[in-house]
Amino acid sequence: MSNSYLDPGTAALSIRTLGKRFGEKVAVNGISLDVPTGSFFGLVGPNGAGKTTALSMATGLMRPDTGQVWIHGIDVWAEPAKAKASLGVLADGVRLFDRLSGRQLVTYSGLLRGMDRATVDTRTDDLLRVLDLADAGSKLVVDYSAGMTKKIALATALIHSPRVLVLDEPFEAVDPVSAANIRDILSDYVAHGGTVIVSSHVMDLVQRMCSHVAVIADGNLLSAGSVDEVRGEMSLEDRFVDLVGGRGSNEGLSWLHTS
Ligand SMILES: Nc1ncnc2c1ncn2[C@@H]1O[C@H](COP(=O)(O)OP(=O)(O)OP(=O)(O)O)[C@@H](O)[C@H]1O
Repeated sequence: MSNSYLDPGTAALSIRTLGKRFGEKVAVNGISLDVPTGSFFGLVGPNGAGKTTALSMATGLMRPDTGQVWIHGIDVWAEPAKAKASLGVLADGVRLFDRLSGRQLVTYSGLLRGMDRATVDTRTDDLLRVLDLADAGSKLVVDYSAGMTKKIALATALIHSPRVLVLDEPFEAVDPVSAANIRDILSDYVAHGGTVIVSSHVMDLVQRMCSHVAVIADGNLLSAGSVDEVRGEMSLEDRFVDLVGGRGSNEGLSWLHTS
């Protein structure tokens, strides 16, 4: 892994020695990482690796124990309002105001960002249409399926056209057609200068979709760079298993045999 870091002013997201512990558990162990502007950046790691914790600290949702984060050169924890103005976040497990309809929730997010009503209405229509939620727009979010909830949360992250999008598991529970639509939206967004950071467990998706990737396990950054740099001659999936280890621990479930 390269140790030459970008200037936090030129990177879309810069992280330095970011750390968090919960009691005895070190969830994120002093990670430093740059996400180049205009990249489609995948963050991968096994369950419990520290992805959600790292992304929560990077987006101003959870205060780090150590380290600093900049979004386009703005210190997230020193100037949170300014940094968050250029950020769209799809957080994992954060509750939405689910007693609003999908349309009301997206509208509320736009108005909260200080956008004018006419622009909010037009963009809300566009987002509901491309995310295949137009018919569900007047339904309460509490009655949405898991995939629909994911998509409406994505709409709230996109409405203000942020410079940087941070999406924790955006494809989880989403059907293949909607996932393809979301991929198209994100690729188009990157082609027009935006930066996307996604966490995912689906290596094949990350290899096809992302330009860059970082692998974390047990709170440590194991590898980061362009997808081709990180995977070398291997598939990203094989490289991931190679870096992270842990295969073979399913031996010995003899009680699971049915014959
Ligand atoms: N609020 C919390 N209190 C205590 N421990 C926590 C808390 N949040 C996370 N952890 C622990 O920190 C570690 C990292 O968790 P985190 O949710 O960041 O992992 P992850 O990589 O996002 O995992 P997954 O892929 O399963 O979603 C885990 O061991 C988890 O149990």
